[in-house]
Amino acid sequence: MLVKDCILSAPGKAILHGEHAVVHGKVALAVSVNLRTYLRIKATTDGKVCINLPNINTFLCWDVTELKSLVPDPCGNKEEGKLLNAELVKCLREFAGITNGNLDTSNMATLAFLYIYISMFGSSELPSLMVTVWSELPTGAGLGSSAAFSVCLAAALLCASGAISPPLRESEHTARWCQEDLELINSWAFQGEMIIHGNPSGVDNAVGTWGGMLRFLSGKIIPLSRVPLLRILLTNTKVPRSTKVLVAGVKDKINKFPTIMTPVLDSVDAISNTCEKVLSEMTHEPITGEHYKILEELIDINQHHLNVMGVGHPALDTLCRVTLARGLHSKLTGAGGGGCGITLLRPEDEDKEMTELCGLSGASGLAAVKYES
Ligand SMILES: Nc1ncnc2c1ncn2[C@@H]1O[C@H](COP(=O)(O)OP(=O)(O)OP(=O)(O)O)[C@@H](O)[C@H]1O
Ligand SMILES: C[C@@](O)(CCO)CC(=O)[O-]
Ligand SMILES: [Mg+2]
Repeated sequence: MLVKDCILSAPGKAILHGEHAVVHGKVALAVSVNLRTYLRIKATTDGKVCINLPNINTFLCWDVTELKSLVPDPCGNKEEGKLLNAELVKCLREFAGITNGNLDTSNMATLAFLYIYISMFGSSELPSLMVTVWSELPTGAGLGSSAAFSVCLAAALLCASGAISPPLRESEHTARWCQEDLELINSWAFQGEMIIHGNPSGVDNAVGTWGGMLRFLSGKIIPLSRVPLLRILLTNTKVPRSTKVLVAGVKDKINKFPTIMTPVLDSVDAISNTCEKVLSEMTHEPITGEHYKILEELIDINQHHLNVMGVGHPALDTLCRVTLARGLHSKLTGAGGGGCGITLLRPEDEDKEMTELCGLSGASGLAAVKYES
């Protein structure tokens, strides 16, 4: 079986409000950012499956025949109601020598690739191929690098398997898939996220798949097409952390203090809903300082809630303090525990001011981003 060569890309995301709470059935508002992950898939004839992941210093090859022995028995497939085939995950862990608590960057990415590749091609012939993934996104910093990776893998392997067609026509430089194909890509990407995250809500892969700004609630995705242009500064604290560990920590806290944590999650839900309402008002009436004031207060309240959930970090506190000293409001974005923060800029904030802030807060090359639609 010879797969078709293709190159594709998916964006990262920033969560405005609702991270963590969204895992527990609350609303999240998220938006794609103009930093992307790219994937190239190439058919090969050497009977090997290779992955080249330069961002995480991973280059691995397996013989197709070796991988064939891992294909699960179709009769003993997924347990009822479970999205992942636990037997296949266990088998792949053993094959790759990855123990259960191991969160190594390379291992997680390899496991996600092998899981999707074998699940997708297992019932037919395993193709010989080379997959290269590279990204503009910082890995493990709250901007959805795992989701962009999973979305690219899902789309490329679905294309290679013939389940969906590459959407490009002769004259086009770029193109998107139809809604039905996007839903299929999203569902496979969610499986990749399950391997990497453990218990993802699905918001990150939804943004990686559809882009733009969306409201996400318990798997329901509502694109928000009418939103004002907001300028948001992204700051990478460069403190490493793992989404899987942070999500598990919040779950433990909720289990330990249900009556204390439930109101916090409800409050985050109300913050997302209020933010959505204000954003909608900003598209219908003249934008005033009062709109910005509410958005800023919501950011402050949510950041406090995220600290209560235990996903803050001193470097994020520094970001909030440094920006507040200049009248700007910040919160963490994504899983927290380090990683990136977002700062809402007002239209009158000069670019000069932003440059100064980047220096002060130790930001990486990431700059203010616009909504990407
Ligand atoms: N460019 C990449 N190449 C290969 N694997 C990647 C790449 N980017 C991310 N990954 C995989 O995703 C993992 C990081 O995912 P994690 O969910 O912890 O962070 P994130 O997605 O950047 O942040 P968040 O989930 O908070 O948005 C890495 O350990 C790696 O397995
Ligand atoms: C922390 C979290 O809410 C967002 C990570 O970007 C996890 C998830 O929704 O899967
Ligand atoms: Mg992630």
